[in-house]
Amino acid sequence: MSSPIITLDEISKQYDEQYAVDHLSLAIKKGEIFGLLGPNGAGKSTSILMMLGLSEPTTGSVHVCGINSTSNPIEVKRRVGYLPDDLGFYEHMTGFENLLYTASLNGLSRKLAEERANYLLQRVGLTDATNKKAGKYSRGMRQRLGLADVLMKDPEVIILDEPTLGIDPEGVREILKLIQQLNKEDGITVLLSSHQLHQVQQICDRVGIFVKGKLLAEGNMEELAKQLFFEDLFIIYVKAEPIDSELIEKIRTLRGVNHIEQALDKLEIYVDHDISADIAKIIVQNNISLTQIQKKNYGLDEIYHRYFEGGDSRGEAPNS
Ligand SMILES: Nc1ncnc2c1ncn2[C@@H]1O[C@H](COP(=O)(O)OP(=O)(O)OP(=O)(O)O)[C@@H](O)[C@H]1O
Repeated sequence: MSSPIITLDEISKQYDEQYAVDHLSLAIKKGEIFGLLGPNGAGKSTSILMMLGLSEPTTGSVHVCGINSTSNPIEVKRRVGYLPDDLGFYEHMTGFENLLYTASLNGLSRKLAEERANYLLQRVGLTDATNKKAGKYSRGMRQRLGLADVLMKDPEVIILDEPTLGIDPEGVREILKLIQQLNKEDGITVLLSSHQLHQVQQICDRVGIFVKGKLLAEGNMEELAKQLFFEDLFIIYVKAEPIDSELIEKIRTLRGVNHIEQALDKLEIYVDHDISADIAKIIVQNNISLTQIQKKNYGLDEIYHRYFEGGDSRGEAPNS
């Protein structure tokens, strides 16, 4: 999982004076699940359309599977499966017939198309609904049929725009599991856009955080926390009595402590690595009664809150 399969090089998209995407550079690696995370209007869909060659960048270049998307969108389309958030089906046709129709557009023979449609309907858990009209499918079933649809052409990459929008929790679990299976078992690279942070956190190897057309940070959870929260990787919460300035000074001298906040009998200690044991030792050695010590990692919740809602999680109590 190392060579890039999607490369965005300083791409921008301007509508009038407004940047929908603002000088974005990003490399998505072959074999990974990458999440584009951002609030409405952040520029996720616009970026995806440029990757597919469906929208031309104002500046910069996009390559998918080594092909320039802008100058060769048809070649890109051949290798990339795209599931938009509102994929339409022929409602009067069955799931099976819809897949056969897609296959005919992709030039598959009838025999191959039928084999593949049956295999994919089974793969996405829709065997029982093979002969049901698509118009009678639930939202979750439609999304699964959508996945089968993009897989008809045996793509190297699938791009999913908000794949779990409007689906109930059980349906969401099934879709996420399916995406993971397609990635792990079939080696398909997955790019998904979402503003559902918990889902992104569950299945993505790496995440890019978009706000107002710009990529604020990218990486796995640990790297994101480092980029967004700088040196404060953990907060250690301590409840002890009595807490005095002498104790605080002693803790402050420990390696890795960035800063400390005090509220009555509680301390919030911002550190760059886990030093809970050292802190506990100092407290006990000073004959102070320690009632609680707890380490909290930064997660997407804090990242989301700080960047999308304009908050600053530093100094706030954890909600877990
Ligand atoms: N065709 C267009 N003409 C003018 N402005 C546009 C056009 N398409 C998108 N925009 C603007 O570009 C910005 C980014 O939109 P985009 O749809 O890419 O965001 P998004 O992150 O996908 O949001 P959402 O989650 O709501 O789909 C928004 O401000 C939007 O209004």
